[in-house]
Amino acid sequence: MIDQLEKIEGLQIVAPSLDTGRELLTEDALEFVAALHRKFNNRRKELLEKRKQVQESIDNGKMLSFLPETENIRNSDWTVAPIPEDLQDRRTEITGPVDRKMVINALNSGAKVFMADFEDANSPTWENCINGQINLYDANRRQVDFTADSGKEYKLKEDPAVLKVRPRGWHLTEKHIKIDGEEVSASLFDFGIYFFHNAKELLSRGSGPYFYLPKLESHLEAKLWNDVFVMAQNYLEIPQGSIKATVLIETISAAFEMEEIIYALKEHMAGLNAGRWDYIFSIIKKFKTNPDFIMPDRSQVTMTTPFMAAYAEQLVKACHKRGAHAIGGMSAFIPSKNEEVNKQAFKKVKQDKKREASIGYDGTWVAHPLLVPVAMEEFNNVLSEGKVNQKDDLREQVEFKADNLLQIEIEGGKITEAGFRNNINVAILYIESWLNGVGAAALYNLMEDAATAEISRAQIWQWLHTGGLKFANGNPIDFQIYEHFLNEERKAIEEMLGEERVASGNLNKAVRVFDNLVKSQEFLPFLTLLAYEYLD
Ligand SMILES: CC(=O)SCCNC(=O)CCNC(=O)[C@H](O)C(C)(C)COP(=O)(O)OP(=O)(O)OC[C@H]1O[C@@H](n2cnc3c(N)ncnc32)[C@H](O)[C@@H]1OP(=O)(O)O
Ligand SMILES: O=CC(=O)O
Ligand SMILES: [Mg+2]
Repeated sequence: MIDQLEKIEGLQIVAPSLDTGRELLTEDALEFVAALHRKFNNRRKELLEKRKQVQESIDNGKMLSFLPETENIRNSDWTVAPIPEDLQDRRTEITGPVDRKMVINALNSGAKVFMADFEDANSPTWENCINGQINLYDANRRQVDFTADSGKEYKLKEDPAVLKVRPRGWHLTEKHIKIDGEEVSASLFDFGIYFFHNAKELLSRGSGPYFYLPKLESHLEAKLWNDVFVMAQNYLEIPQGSIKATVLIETISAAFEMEEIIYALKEHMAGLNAGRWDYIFSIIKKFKTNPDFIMPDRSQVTMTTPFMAAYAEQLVKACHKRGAHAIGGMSAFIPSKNEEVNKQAFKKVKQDKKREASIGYDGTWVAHPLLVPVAMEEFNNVLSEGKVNQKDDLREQVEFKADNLLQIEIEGGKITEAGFRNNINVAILYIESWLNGVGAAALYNLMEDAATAEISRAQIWQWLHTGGLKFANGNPIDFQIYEHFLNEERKAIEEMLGEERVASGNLNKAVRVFDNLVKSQEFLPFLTLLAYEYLD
């Protein structure tokens, strides 16, 4: 196999091991990935450059707004292509990493859809990415099973959730595969391998190749995905429109282009999802030290704060106007063994799902199998007999208004020393976990992943680099206090992790990554880009 792979002109695999994944890294699959890369990688890089230009113009005082040049898209009549039967009812979707046991648990959870995640919930080690592909390949053929070290056996039940796959975002590369000397786009690699091996199989089973698209910043990036889909469907000679995608609206710039994004993908569009955590991160990242955009403690930014509520409402309107589904986001509260904490978590998730259902969402995300019935119940309550979504609710009462998205005011919002310390602690613990190959973690009774950790590190950067900010108790926020808290939190983390885990070295690396991120004069766009340099 290795000999064969080396025969593909221009393709080089620099993976730590090819023992796993050989069956998927076939010559024809890799040729497909190489073809995608050669056709689309330059455009991907140009669009990443364009992100930098948008950032520069915001830095120079230009405010985001709805685009004048695409007004006709917003003002004309059109709808998305028909959405397949198995994507009509999405009232509860579970998400999770592509780990084999979790894939089985998620598919068996009773949720309508499972989003298998190569992005926020995944640490992109070579093993995780390749084993993830194998797990999904097996899941689609109903041959995924697993025996835990404890002897517990896992098998797929009848009628599992419909599978959707979230490839990594446009900003990432897969460093283990080089094409013509360049690292392959991680999006094209994850998409390409999955699509190549599973599209026909899924169509033959009455389903299809379904995707979630993360971290888009503009409709031009959606157009790039659309062109990838067109080429991929031609390549496998399957009907155009077989692929269906749900786009995460999780950047502030994408919130100004929701209809344009739906339009760009309208032949392949299944809906939009309100990716709240990356969205908060994006607001901090885009407006940096602008005094009108300083956020208080992370715990005070909720879906009921006005700018988040406006984003959530406008998303439903954009979708329903165009016949697409609107899917709610992830509450970070997760079940706990502590009875009181557990009770509160269920209460919080219930409130969150009730609110989403009441503003017209067609379904939502949950982080854990035990939360499936909670979300299900709230959506069942708004879906009367025979109704599977709320797309007929056109949200006439909602207005698309830039000001509502941009007024980042939180009544009673405060930056506290506890919030500052918590951000340091959680971001370092998460990066340490990520470097250990675990991309989603339960920390202090909350789900943490790449998006939530980004908020923590971005807040520390914002609070330090704005200059002159004070804690609620009047103490100044500066680098001196940061160093002091960092030392204390590091000691607390060492105690929590124990000697053996600390000795493995990843805590040191995590602290280094975190410290570089928050001290860098320039705001580094993604923590995973820096941390990837330290990953195997
Ligand atoms: C911002 C965003 O992008 S949100 C989307 C991305 N993030 C995610 O998808 C996070 C999804 N959730 C998770 O990964 C997990 O729930 C965690 C890491 C937060 C907590 O996991 P754990 O600590 O294992 O939870 P817990 O011990 O309660 O798990 C109990 C059982 O449920 C399973 N489980 C928990 N969450 C999930 C899930 N999302 N999917 C499938 N199975 C799950 C566990 O594997 C375990 O199975 P077992 O009893 O067979 O061993
Ligand atoms: O991907 C989801 C998010 O909230 O970020
Ligand atoms: Mg996200």
